[in-house]
Amino acid sequence: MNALRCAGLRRSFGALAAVDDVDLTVATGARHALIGPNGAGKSTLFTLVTGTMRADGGTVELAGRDVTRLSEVARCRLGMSQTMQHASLFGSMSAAQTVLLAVQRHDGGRIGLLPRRRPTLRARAEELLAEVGLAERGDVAVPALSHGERKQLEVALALACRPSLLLLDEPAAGMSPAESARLVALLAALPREITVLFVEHDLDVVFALADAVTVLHLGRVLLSGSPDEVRASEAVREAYLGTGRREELFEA
Ligand SMILES: Nc1ncnc2c1ncn2[C@@H]1O[C@H](COP(=O)(O)OP(=O)(O)OP(=O)(O)O)[C@@H](O)[C@H]1O
Repeated sequence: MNALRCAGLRRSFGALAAVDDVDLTVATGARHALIGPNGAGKSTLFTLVTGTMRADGGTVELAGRDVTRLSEVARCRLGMSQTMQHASLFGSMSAAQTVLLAVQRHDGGRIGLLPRRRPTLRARAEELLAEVGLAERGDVAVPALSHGERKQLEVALALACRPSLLLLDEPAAGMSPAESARLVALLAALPREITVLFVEHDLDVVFALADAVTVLHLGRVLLSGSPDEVRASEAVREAYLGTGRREELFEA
């Protein structure tokens, strides 16, 4: 079964078809990249998948279940988790406290908040910090973390929901090469039970991490295939360079 299957997704803004009849299948366990030139429709498609924005048409299935009409929160409960800039990230809490709060929000209800349960939650928070490479940075106040470390923390917060599908919107944006290398390593090391779909501009990150790539252009899928197929595609090159004529590009 696929982790995610979108069929015929559409979303327009006035006369502009930002997402135009898009089919997208993400295999379970994949590290699937969504790429394309500026304005291709990546962010819009992303918000249709998460449920942040409603589609004009088409369907979204999460692990075989139709979630098209479900809210973002309901999709999250079913295992879809996205990184976002949590307001709490900008407070004065430490990295460890921030993750503990996210763990409490998710696991707290289930196992109760009895004092004797707290060590379990704390252990889970520590495990998450370690998973994103911040084991030694737990005591640091969030504002004192580097940009890259804050991004790592965002991944820990998304993982606190125990997702089956992790959605990342430009995880490497604004990162130094060293920071993106660290991010790639941590995402590559996530257990395969967690499928990852990510939008990314940095093609070094894409090709270091992805085992499947979908290229969007002008709101449509130009190509979906292996990284090698995408790298070798003349149509993809033309789309990025802005030299291809629309009707010729989509013929391929
Ligand atoms: N809320 C909106 N209202 C009007 N037009 C929008 C809106 N959101 C996106 N668009 C337009 O839809 C098209 C697709 O935008 P989108 O942000 O999805 O592309 P993108 O591939 O994520 O681009 P980028 O790589 O530059 O972030 C663009 O032409 C954009 O101007």
